[in-house]
Amino acid sequence: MWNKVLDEYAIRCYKPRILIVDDQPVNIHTLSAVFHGELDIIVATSGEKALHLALKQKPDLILLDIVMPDIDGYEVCRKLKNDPITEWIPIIFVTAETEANVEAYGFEIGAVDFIAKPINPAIVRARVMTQLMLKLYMDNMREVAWLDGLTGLYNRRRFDEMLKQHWLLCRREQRPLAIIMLDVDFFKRFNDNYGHQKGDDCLRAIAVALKGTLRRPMDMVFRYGGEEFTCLLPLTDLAGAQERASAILNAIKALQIPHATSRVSPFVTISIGIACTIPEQEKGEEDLLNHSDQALYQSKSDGRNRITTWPGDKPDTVSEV
Ligand SMILES: Nc1nc2c(ncn2[C@@H]2O[C@H](COP(=O)(O)OP(=O)(O)OP(=O)(O)O)[C@@H](O)[C@H]2O)c(=O)[nH]1
Repeated sequence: MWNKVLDEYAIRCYKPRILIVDDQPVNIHTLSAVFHGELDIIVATSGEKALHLALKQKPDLILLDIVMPDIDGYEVCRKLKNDPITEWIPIIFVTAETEANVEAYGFEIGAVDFIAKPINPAIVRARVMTQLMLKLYMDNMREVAWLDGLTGLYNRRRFDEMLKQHWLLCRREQRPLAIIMLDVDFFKRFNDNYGHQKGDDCLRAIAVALKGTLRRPMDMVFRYGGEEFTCLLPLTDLAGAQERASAILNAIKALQIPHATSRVSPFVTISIGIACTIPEQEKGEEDLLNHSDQALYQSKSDGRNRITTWPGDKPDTVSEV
């Protein structure tokens, strides 16, 4: 039965990864032995190390001891559930304390199950495989919910989530995060002239071109809504974002999609706004987004078919094309 779960992961060329956290190496050894090399196992002997590994390696499941000397399992669980990068990782507490109120509290703070010590290998295996199966289905559902039906790009919901995640990542590392926001010029006229179907074809072609401009694995492009797209560029400074924006502008130009009723070009063009910052506060990501939107608005009012950098990033970064 459980082999089916592993097969489902194997179809995706993936071996499920679990993180085992316990301050007693002997307990880690006993739990690891249950899976006979079926799973990719990583281990931590303290709460601090567990938090670090969960963030870096994003396991599919965590087996978490409750009583540990530095940060206890409850605190680790609370921290993981409060971080958008780790909140979806299922946590199973492994504990000798089996009182109902201990379990109830664990569920309250986000655990999905409990395993009693001393462990029974068959029960551990069953509980872990059940959660891995649910995790796989949840990941699939989320993936579908994140996609835009017309272009196949990630949608605005995904953008909002990734913006939060990258904001936290760049804040931790004190590195810059850049947003490129872009909008097709005179797209209403395009639809009115060529019809909605051709409008859809145009948006799909733009989506493919945008994907082709990405260079780094962490860079992502999204359909933000209608004829508006965004790119999220973590660990990218202003100069890097401007260079990407130029590549995007040129890629759309190179498509040479006729636009007879545009006031700026015989072909489809876009306007771009850039904002870039090294994140400082918890909730500043909305400001960064607003700044890229304001820069885009400036590109539109300055005549379209151009790139504008939000002036707060650097006073002299408005570049005309
Ligand atoms: N074909 C198609 N059109 C869309 C889609 N989503 C939004 N639009 C159209 O995009 C147009 C956007 O029009 P406006 O917001 O006035 O902007 P614009 O005409 O591009 O003008 P500027 O942005 O000022 O250059 C509207 O006509 C929408 O109907 C879509 O999925 N498919």
